[in-house]
Amino acid sequence: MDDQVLQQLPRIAFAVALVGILSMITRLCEVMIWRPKRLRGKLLKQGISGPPPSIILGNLPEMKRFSSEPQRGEDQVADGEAKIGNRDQDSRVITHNCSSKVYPFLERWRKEYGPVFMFSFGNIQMLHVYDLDILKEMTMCTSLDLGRPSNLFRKLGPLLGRGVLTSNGTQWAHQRKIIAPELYADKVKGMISLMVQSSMTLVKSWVDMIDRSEGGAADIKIDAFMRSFSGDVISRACFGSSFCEGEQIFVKLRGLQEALSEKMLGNDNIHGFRQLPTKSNRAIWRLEKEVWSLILKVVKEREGAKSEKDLLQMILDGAKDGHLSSNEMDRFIVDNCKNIYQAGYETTAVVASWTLMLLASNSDWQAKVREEIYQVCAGQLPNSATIRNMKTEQMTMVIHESLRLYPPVAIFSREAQQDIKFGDVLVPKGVTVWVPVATLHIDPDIWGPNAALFCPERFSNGVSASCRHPHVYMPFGVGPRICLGQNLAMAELKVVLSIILSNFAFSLSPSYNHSPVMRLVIEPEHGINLLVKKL
Ligand code: HEM
Repeated sequence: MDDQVLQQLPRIAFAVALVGILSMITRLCEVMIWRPKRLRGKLLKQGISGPPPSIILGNLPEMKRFSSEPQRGEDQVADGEAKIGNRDQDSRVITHNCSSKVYPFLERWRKEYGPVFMFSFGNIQMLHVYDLDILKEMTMCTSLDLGRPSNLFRKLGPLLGRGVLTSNGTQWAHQRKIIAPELYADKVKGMISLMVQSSMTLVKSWVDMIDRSEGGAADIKIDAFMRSFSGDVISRACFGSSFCEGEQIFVKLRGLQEALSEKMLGNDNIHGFRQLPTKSNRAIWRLEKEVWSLILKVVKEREGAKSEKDLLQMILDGAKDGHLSSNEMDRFIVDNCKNIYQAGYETTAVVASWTLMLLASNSDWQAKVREEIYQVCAGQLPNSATIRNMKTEQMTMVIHESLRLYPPVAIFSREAQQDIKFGDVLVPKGVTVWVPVATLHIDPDIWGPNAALFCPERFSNGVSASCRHPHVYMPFGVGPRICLGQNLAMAELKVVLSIILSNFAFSLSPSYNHSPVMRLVIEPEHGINLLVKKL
């Protein structure tokens, strides 16, 4: 190298660094300022308004402020409002309006800006849709141009990776094709006996607790039991192991769920914050690594054992068919296992808990469903035929009503992968659509004046006759991305509820404090305590 070039080196290095910094700043401006502004402009042109956002945080500060204001709970219900809840036998009013508690900001903005409005989740441009005609078109849309929001991966990557829940396009189609057949109704039929076994473990624990307690009734916090039940079913049915063997995976996934849900409205929504080595991010990365190793350990054990034709085997075979490198294969396996554990574990458990809370506070329905179980099961444990016979009966009506009042997945969300039109609204590519399912589920204009009451009889002629606009009832989602596990979940719920109801009578414990919260799914903040007696 001659002297002249050597002399120029610092200048060249400076120029390269400057170009690098400038392109980084340009990229940041594009992601955080210009793109959101362009998308807002396209929505504004159509007459869609919304709360004015700040440059970097969007509407996050207001969302956080509204969410931290005390919401009117059970103890704050005014006399004249008793009609919006059910009274339990102690005459406490349980208000079934979780949407105003978990997403108060959406309710406020809807009142101010109408059913279709925009807001900004950090730099993500959101479109809130509550117009029934637009919703009808949207629920019938089978186009893959309406995909899962890409920010789901950014927000929940450590929990879900790029599995079937978060991916889009051909990657998603490949994963769904592998998983779907293992969750079809005929496969679920073969899983009933192991659901019965898992339920009987729960019965034994409750009987022991009642025997140890005074007065023949035990005050039981039921949530962990419901999670053990659904975790056991998923582990055995899909992964060929038991809940005890997979327990560490569930514990760590729950830890990840809690840590990530705490960040939902925090500064981590600002582009790049999740990559910073803060204390909470480091804890999340540690948990993610631990889950990764634990799942690969289950996989290693499977490789040594004789091959079973279950969901895990399908995922392993699917990974081999995908022409992936060894590391990509591990990621495919881990991400999809995490998705199944997560999708099937928390949701079913929390629905079982809410349903028991509703039956505990409505003793007439508890008696009706128990009577039906006596008739259908005739003293035997449930099997696939008896579960099928409960298709349109009281049990199914109660589960539908529970899913209406407490849908675990409170928001139906999609991102426009291309510009896409519904009614008069053109949703520009990159905009995330939010449909507040929990709010639609208790709207009196849709369900009538008893919308916020527990009234399972509304489902006596099935979902399609339950209200004026049955397309808004979507506890399992709609369209091509509809829940793959709904047959499994419904069977699990019928089995565990049948077995509990035929062994125990229960009421709400005086210590129960009704407080639904959002931790990725709508959960009871303080758990659910029941007073349980043997029958
Ligand atoms: C009562 C329990 C359950 C509820 C309420 C529920 C609800 C949902 C919802 C709302 C979605 C999103 C649908 C959409 O965006 O349109 C979903 C997706 C999914 N669920 Fe469930 N789920 C439950 C149980 C299960 C179980 C037991 C499994 C399997 C083990 C499962 C597996 C899945 C999968 C794989 C997806 C992703 C489908 C896709 O993106 O293609 N779910 N579920």
